[in-house]
Amino acid sequence: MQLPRDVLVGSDMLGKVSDVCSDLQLGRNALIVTGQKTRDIAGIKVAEELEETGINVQIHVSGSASMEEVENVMEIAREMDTDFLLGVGSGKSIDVAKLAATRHNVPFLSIPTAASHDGIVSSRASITHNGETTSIQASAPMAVIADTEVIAKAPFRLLAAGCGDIISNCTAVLDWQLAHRLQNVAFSEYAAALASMTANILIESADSIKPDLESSVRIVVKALVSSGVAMSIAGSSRPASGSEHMFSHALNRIAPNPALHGEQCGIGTILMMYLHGGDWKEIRDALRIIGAPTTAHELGIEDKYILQALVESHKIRPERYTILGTGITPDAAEVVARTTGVIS
Ligand SMILES: NC(=O)C1=CN([C@@H]2O[C@H](COP(=O)(O)OP(=O)(O)OC[C@H]3O[C@@H](n4cnc5c(N)ncnc54)[C@H](OP(=O)(O)O)[C@@H]3O)[C@@H](O)[C@H]2O)C=CC1
Ligand SMILES: O=C(CO)COP(=O)(O)O
Ligand SMILES: [Zn+2]
Repeated sequence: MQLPRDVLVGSDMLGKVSDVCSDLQLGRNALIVTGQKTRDIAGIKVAEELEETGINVQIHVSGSASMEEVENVMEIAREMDTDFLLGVGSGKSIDVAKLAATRHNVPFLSIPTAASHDGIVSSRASITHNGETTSIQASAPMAVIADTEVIAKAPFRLLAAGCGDIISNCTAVLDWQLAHRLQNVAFSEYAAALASMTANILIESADSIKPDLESSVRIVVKALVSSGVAMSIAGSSRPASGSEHMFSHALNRIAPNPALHGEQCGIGTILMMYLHGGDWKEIRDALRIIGAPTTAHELGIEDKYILQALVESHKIRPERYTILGTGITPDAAEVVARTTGVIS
């Protein structure tokens, strides 16, 4: 099991980055991977903090989470003989830094500027190659530094998406239990219990998730860390990724303008909970209270793409058995999407 050694969550945590690097004895050459917006929000501040303690820093602004970008970053890391990498920003910057550090065999620090999904903590990187996005095994971050002040200023949509990613543990665990019963797949009671408990605590705290509040950010970041730990215990993303994630991955392939990962997973959870015969209204209501999308219209995706994604979701990861089994018919897809109000 790989777990982060240090997890810092709180106000003004960007100011602690040098202390963390010195405690972990990470070395003198650092490469920061950041995004176009997040460079100014946190990337430069992190660079200045490190430079003050004599660390040599290079900043790379990354546009996409592609294999080409990972190779670019590895090339820079080789040229500057970097001792460690830092992913400062959103999911894409963190994934590029995570995989480049793993392949270059150096430690990696995750410094999210938004709490939009559990990839900020996990040992997996979602990378696009030849038009396909795959989730690749990577090293877990050596440390996670989540500055709640910075994250609270991010667009609220990103925090609400993070809640959707956490709530999706509900159907991921049901799918995992089903696969265990029907196909005897390896199952971890500890990982499943942690993932379910994390989602349930968040559902119960739905009315505490509000814009511009550091206390809300703290709840969401802790839940994302907890989901990440569940995946580490399981040795796979099973406790946090089931049929609802397959639906989101299918939408990414099908929809011309996909929404955020956590937003799509949240809606996927409503749909898949209906198929499981569970309390899908509880999921929908929690997402509504939080302010996350619960309909195709709110997601900004046309109904026809929702239906196509539902019918094609089972093809995404055929080896991962879920409630979708060998697939649902277009008629059945229409019933589930209409009954749950996802399409109207
Ligand atoms: N590794 C894993 O296990 C997982 C990985 N993923 C992957 O992560 C990616 C999605 O990540 P997600 O974070 O949802 O979206 P993006 O990485 O697409 O980021 C969304 C946008 O938010 C901006 N942003 C981030 N923080 C702030 C802030 N504080 N203020 C203003 N803008 C901000 C980003 O700016 P900027 O342009 O600077 O980046 C970016 O434009 C996908 O590639 C997905 O496949 C998803 C789930 C799990
Ligand atoms: O997003 C994830 C968990 O929330 C990771 O899942 P995947 O393995 O489907 O990429
Ligand atoms: Zn996810």
